[in-house]
Amino acid sequence: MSLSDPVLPGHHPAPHLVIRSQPIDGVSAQLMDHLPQTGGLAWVRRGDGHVGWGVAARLDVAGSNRFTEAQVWWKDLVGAAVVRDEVRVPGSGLVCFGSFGFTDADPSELVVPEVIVGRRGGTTWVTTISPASSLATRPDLIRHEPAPVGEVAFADGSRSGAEWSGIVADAVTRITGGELDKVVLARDLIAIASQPIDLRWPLRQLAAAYPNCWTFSVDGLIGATPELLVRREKGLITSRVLAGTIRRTGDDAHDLALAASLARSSKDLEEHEFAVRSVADALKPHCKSMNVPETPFVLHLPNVMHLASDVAGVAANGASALGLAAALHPSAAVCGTPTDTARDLIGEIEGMSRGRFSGPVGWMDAGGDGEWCIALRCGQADPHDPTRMRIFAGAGIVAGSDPEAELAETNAKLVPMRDALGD
Ligand SMILES: C=C(O[C@@H]1C=C(C(=O)O)C=C[C@H]1O)C(=O)O
Repeated sequence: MSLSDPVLPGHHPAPHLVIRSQPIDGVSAQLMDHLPQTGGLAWVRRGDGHVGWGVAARLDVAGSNRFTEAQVWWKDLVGAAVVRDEVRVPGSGLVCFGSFGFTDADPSELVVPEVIVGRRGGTTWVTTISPASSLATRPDLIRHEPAPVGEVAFADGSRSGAEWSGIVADAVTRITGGELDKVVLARDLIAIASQPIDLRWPLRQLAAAYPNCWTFSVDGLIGATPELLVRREKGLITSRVLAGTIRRTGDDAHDLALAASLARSSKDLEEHEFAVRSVADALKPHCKSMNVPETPFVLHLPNVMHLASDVAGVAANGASALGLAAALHPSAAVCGTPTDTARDLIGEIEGMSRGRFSGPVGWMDAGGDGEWCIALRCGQADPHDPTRMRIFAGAGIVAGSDPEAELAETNAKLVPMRDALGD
């Protein structure tokens, strides 16, 4: 775009950037240990992934066109960028981190950091990103030690537990009345710390305790999610669908029996089927061939077990990872069935704004590959009060749901963030 080009409404001009990725040796620290105290971005699973800091470019969007506007901005930015990638693995070269609001009204953003440190399969690298006018030098990697959170108290968020159970009971009535099949309802708690929360502390705890989840940090939203909305990597599209949950007890033999009962529970299998269908239907137009498992497996996490299905397909067109995430969001795992009715019911009875909780969170590269998870098991730092954080959890409600059991399920899903904050 030249200076004389008109800027269209909803069109966000992208800067000209120079990007360089180089392998580095002798770095043994965990990726997260390199994050500075504020402004850190992270995407880590089993020690691999990438972390970043600084802002080379940033897009803030909201509204029903937010995914399209984000894709156009990214395409412009990629088109104007000069990339020298000496590493050439997923995550090296030009990448951005992103997080999208659950509803059109919630804020969404993409961030291209100034520095990225990445690791994949034993290769560690550094990427520097700078405006074309000022070339970056490779930064020294410092190992930081985050401060423990200290004393934390948890207070009711938008609704008390009892009020929320009442909302679930209303939803069950609406479902049995035939209005819809499934709705996912969420609640929040407020964590109040005795001192400002160093987000690197809970992030480090989450990555250590939930290595099979994706631990993320994007602009004050941090968490460790088990649910992969979509990954696109070299023409292969994958999604991990979760729905149907049971709490773990800590007693392995008992948990195995619970896992078996979860795998046979008609209520949970029904809830799961809605979620798998919504993902398979949304991916179908973009896949040449697809594998949709007929029966789910049980995913064991330290706090809960989920019915899980890995859906896979071969890309049939150039739809980017973000384009696919846009087609999938909101899936029945976080919204319900039918989607529009469930979304309206959430707006009507849930009684809170979700913000970026349960929206897509992840990263993408210049070629359109990337990973977008669903922002679950997470918390949003209060931008006005660094001692506070809102933490979230939701549960899928179907005709057979018991409000007290659903409340207990949300409590189990709040455990990762509560523990990470030192509860
Ligand atoms: C909404 C959440 O989780 C979703 C709902 C699930 C369920 O109802 O069984 C399971 C996994 C997620 O898709 C959450 O963790 O907050």
